[in-house]
Amino acid sequence: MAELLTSAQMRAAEQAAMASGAVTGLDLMERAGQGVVNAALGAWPELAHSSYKAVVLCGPGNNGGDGFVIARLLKQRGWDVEVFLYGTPEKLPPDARTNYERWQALGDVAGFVDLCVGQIESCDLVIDALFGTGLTRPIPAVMAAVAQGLAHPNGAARRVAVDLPTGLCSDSGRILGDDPSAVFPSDLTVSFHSLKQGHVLGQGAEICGQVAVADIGLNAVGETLRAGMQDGPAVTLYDEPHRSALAKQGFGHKYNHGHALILTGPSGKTGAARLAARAALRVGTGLVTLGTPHEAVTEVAAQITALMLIEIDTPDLLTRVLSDPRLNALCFGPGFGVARAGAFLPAVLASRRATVLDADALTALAQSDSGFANLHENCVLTPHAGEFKRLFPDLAARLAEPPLTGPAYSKVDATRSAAQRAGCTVLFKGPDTVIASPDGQCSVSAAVYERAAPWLATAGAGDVLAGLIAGLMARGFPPHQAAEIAAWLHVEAARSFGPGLIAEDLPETLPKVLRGLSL
Ligand SMILES: NC(=O)C1=CN([C@@H]2O[C@H](COP(=O)(O)OP(=O)(O)OC[C@H]3O[C@@H](n4cnc5c(N)ncnc54)[C@H](OP(=O)(O)O)[C@@H]3O)[C@@H](O)[C@H]2O)[C@@H](O)CC1
Ligand SMILES: [K+]
Repeated sequence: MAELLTSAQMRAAEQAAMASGAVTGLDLMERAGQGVVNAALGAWPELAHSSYKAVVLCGPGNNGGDGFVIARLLKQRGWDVEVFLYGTPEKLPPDARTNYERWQALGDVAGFVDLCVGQIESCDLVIDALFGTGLTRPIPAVMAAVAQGLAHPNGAARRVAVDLPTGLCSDSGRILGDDPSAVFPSDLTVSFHSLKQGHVLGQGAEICGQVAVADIGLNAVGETLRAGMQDGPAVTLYDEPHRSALAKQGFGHKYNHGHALILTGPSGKTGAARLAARAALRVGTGLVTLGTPHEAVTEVAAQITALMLIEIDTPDLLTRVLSDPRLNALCFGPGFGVARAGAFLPAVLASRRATVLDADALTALAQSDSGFANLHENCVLTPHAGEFKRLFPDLAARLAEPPLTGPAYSKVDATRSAAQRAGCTVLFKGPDTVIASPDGQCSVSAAVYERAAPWLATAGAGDVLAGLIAGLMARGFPPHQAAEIAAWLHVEAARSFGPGLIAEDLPETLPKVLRGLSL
């Protein structure tokens, strides 16, 4: 699983690598520049066959230093290269200054104020080496004007961002300041060593275009990255579940694979829970039972076959049903009704079962006086942005404030705080789903770049996700892992089905996704 770094973690890793004596800052900068050139020629192979024209925009820090390396390497390939510097050469940090001087032997450096957008549009490649992980505040107005010109270029210029598109915060994927156009949109963003959080969170994917990661040799320096983790373990970018985790053994009873109880709403509202139940069954839970109020039994019975049904009209009845320890996971909330959910919440939490709280259960939790105190480590909360705001209004407000300084408050920060406060796993939905647990584990399940799943934004998809998590917990997965695997399968099913997807298709596509894992 890949790690998503913060700017502080990346800086610490680089510092540790340099302090070990294994590598110098100049070595890293040279590899970074070379990595960008290689990635650009890889993305547009036609650029490798002749010499073209590039404009390189350099900033006042080491990101600008990378830009001078890139300018030199392209010039050595015979390219026509124009370089613009924002800032003064005397103030460049030492390695950037050295590369500025090396470039000077090959060509001129113009001031950023002398740049006009037309110059950029007439070139083949424009390199944004203005700011990277060191961005601390909104970009200056003179840069924002150029960024706006580049947002919809008239020419054929391919836009490449060095490390990060200038204006985008490395930790949060948010544009610093209150002007949404104050960022350099790119077609290709080349990160170093590892992706940063900002490449997948927030607006990162929208602004970065495609991403590539250039190896600058930090892995070879052993423990340097670990040394960079001074502000907690790195966030992981969840890729795919291990086959051995999801496979079933060739023998075993259905009770070996758990028994999930999915609570339904009243008649006319049972579809959400039925979707969740079907997902739980498809993900391999041994038995799945729908707990249904008396008046909705006929409706539910008419629509299920492999699923089982039990009448549960009151919280007391639920408590009695849960006296059977074989019922080892609960899904509570989809289509349940907020007032009913409030009435059932104490019994659900008192059962101490592995429980997914979704939809109406989250709204009821937000309205309850004692609900938070009774949450336990086997709960998973699955809020979308609106539900997150109801549950954690202060964290949501902080996330909604325009970020004026960098690194800015991120969805990772908010979800981590929410998990600490709730004392359980929180899965904060979105194309950049963040999953955090009180023990510090945190992962991002990103449906962006090659994993984009736009058809997943459809009614009932969230119910399916809740059912997948409950089913996996019934199978014995701990809450954090169940949430990670469920989020991954959910996106894979949507991608596998493709256009025309509706929520019913998700459970039915799971067998294909599971076969793809060679189970
Ligand atoms: N370290 C290494 O060994 C390696 C680093 N590498 C590269 O270095 C990059 C990080 O370099 P960096 O730390 O120098 O930060 P960078 O993004 O260039 O900007 C800092 C400068 O910008 C300024 N500034 C910030 N915001 C501003 C604003 N809105 N408006 C105006 N000014 C603003 C800020 O000023 P200050 O905030 O101090 O006033 C400071 O002067 C990284 O992304 C990667 O590309 C690679 O070569 C691999 C090896
Ligand atoms: K940049």
